[in-house]
Amino acid sequence: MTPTISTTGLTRRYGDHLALGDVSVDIEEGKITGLLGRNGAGKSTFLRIVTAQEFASTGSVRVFGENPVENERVLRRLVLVREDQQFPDFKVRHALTAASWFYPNWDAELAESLLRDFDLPTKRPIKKLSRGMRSALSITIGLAARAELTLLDEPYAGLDAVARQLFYDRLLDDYSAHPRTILLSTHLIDEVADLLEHVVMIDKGRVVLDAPADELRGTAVTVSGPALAVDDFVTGRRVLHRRKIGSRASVTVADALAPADKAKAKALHLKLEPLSLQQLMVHTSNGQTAEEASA
Ligand SMILES: Nc1ncnc2c1ncn2[C@@H]1O[C@H](COP(=O)(O)OP(=O)(O)OP(=O)(O)O)[C@@H](O)[C@H]1O
Repeated sequence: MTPTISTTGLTRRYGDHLALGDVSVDIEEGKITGLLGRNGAGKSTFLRIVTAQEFASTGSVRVFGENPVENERVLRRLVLVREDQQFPDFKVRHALTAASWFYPNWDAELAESLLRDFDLPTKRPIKKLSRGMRSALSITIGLAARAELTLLDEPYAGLDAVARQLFYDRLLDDYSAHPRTILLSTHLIDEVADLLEHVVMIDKGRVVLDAPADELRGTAVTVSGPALAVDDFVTGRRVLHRRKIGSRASVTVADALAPADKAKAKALHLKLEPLSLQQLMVHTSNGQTAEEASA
């Protein structure tokens, strides 16, 4: 199956700053993929290149198997919701009408129900909306467009926790009823972790993780308990992080544990906690293991 997005050696330089370096990824069709990374990692740059709003310095990008640049066939099949979405000097209702003309799969019923959910005033000029309300409008358009490729670039600026949860719930509901390719860029990883089927993590412009979310959930574990027993247990494993408080220790190792390892931990009275995706990003974007750092 052709991936919805495929990049090879994608590089973007701004002067001497490398915003994206040799990014080769395939974003599979019909999945929710998380594009994760810290501030300035290169997520927005990647999304702007994929949507032909910006050019790569070198490398290639294919969307639905084609070059997206000045390619109306490709661009009509995707929607990009940006954090800093700019709107013309319209009222909310007019923005929705304009969107309904542009997006071939526009679902007016879904748009109306999202307007109600987010309590958006349809007669108000967009420039008079609060920041969170503008984000809610962008999300409404992004979901109701029901584009085959839906790109969400940290779409929740100013949204409170209740509104963000509403967004996640409605995204998942609509995706379940109308599966499509969704790429969600975020650094609020814990909030979206359960939504994600695949994860691409970028750090300083480079891809540092590209794997199914389920696989990543099992890849690292924090072991805590009496320091001597913890040290014994982690010997020979790749240590990501080590913390000692008095006679107790807590050590994060980057290994999936076999049933025998778990039985050994139990016998030693050690506590095992799988690392969340958010914690995994913190450790991965630190770039080196604690042991390497002290070597
Ligand atoms: N037009 C530009 N000119 C110069 N540098 C730029 C430009 N656009 C992006 N950059 C730089 O490229 C890097 C990647 O930026 P990008 O916006 O892609 O990061 P991001 O992962 O989306 O970050 P955030 O989560 O903070 O939005 C940053 O260091 C940024 O300053």
